[in-house]
Amino acid sequence: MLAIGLMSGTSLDGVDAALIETDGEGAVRPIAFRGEAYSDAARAQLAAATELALTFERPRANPEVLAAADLITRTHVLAVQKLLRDAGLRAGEIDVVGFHGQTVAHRPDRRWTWQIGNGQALADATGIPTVADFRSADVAAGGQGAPLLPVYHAALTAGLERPLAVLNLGGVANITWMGSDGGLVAFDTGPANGLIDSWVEAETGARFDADGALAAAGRVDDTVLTAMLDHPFFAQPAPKSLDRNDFTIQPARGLSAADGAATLTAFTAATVAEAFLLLPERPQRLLVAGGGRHNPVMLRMISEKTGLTPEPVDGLGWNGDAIEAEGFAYMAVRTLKGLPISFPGTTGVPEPMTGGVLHQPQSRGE
Ligand SMILES: Nc1ncnc2c1ncn2[C@@H]1O[C@H](COP(=O)(O)OP(=O)(O)OP(=O)(O)O)[C@@H](O)[C@H]1O
Ligand SMILES: CC(=O)N[C@H]1[C@@H]2OC[C@@H](O2)[C@@H](O)[C@@H]1O[C@H](C)C(=O)O
Repeated sequence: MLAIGLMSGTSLDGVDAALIETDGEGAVRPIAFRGEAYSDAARAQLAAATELALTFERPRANPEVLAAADLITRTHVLAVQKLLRDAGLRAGEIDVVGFHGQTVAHRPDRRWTWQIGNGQALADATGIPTVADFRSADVAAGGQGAPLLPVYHAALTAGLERPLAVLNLGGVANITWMGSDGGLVAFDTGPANGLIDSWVEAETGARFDADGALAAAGRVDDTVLTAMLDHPFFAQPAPKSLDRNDFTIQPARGLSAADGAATLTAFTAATVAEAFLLLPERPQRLLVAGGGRHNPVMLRMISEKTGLTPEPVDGLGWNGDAIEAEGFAYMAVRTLKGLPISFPGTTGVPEPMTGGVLHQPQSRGE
């Protein structure tokens, strides 16, 4: 099948759109990828909606959040249209879209997780059957609702020697461990770039620490680092997941801009090392995807703390910026086929679970 996957990550940098050909099982062929950046105004609106949603007891219609959801849907429709144009394909040639939406609040402890964006509206606007709301069924069944990428990581790495781990360094980091016996263990490890982005924006006005330059100029403050690691999340057994706002830059306040960046980058690396302690067996290789793989200081610190050299997945011929979007295309096909997308070892559900809600377009694209 031809499937488009759409992801808007916790960094709020934009929509990632990927086109793949897949059977939702062993066969995966990436075809096209593009990003659709949010304007500064859009980012500010989404950030405000996220802050507001986190204060809610449960998801509910609210004018600010509905306006943000509309913005999300419209930007994703645009991303689909541009991706189709790039690939020289028509809507009628695409079997399904996997539309993750934007997480505005993630509260598995309260049995809900909230991704905004309207699946039916996207199906109607594009003329393509659309799978959305990938996480809710898992959370309702008592799972964490995240991470969901492991099923795609397992498909991508099928030919590689195990045990092997794939680390996604987005706003939040998640790791997938695959054992030689086919075992799958995954969980969120801690913030990856989210805190660094917040710090750099507050201190310098820049969006992120490009190539880790600020961190490279600073010194890690061990007292702050130790205090940040003294958090119950890290000792907690897997499966476990995070909301982007579960950690803050507060402990680093008072440090210089460079020392703060160095310390927060070291925090990410140290939390990856903590995650290794929870894996069933030490992985032989550590593959890295997501924006953090562009940060050499982060990769060096991860290498020092884990003793493994992180290998950007691009070296295997994959596009490390596209993996998440591709994963939701893959999961959409699995949803069409009634195949599970989450597992006891990945989200803590009692048994492998299907997920995602299918929306048929009012009129199918030609
Ligand atoms: N050249 C670079 N140098 C340093 N950091 C970078 C670079 N390029 C990207 N990043 C970091 O990667 C982040 C974006 O990563 P990514 O797109 O994987 O996150 P996301 O998908 O939004 O998050 P999540 O996976 O948590 O949903 C940026 O916010 C930035 O911090
Ligand atoms: C609730 C939510 O949106 N979680 C995201 C977030 O970003 C990274 C990490 O936290 C991961 O658990 C998840 O996304 C990836 C795509 C996943 O589900 O695998």
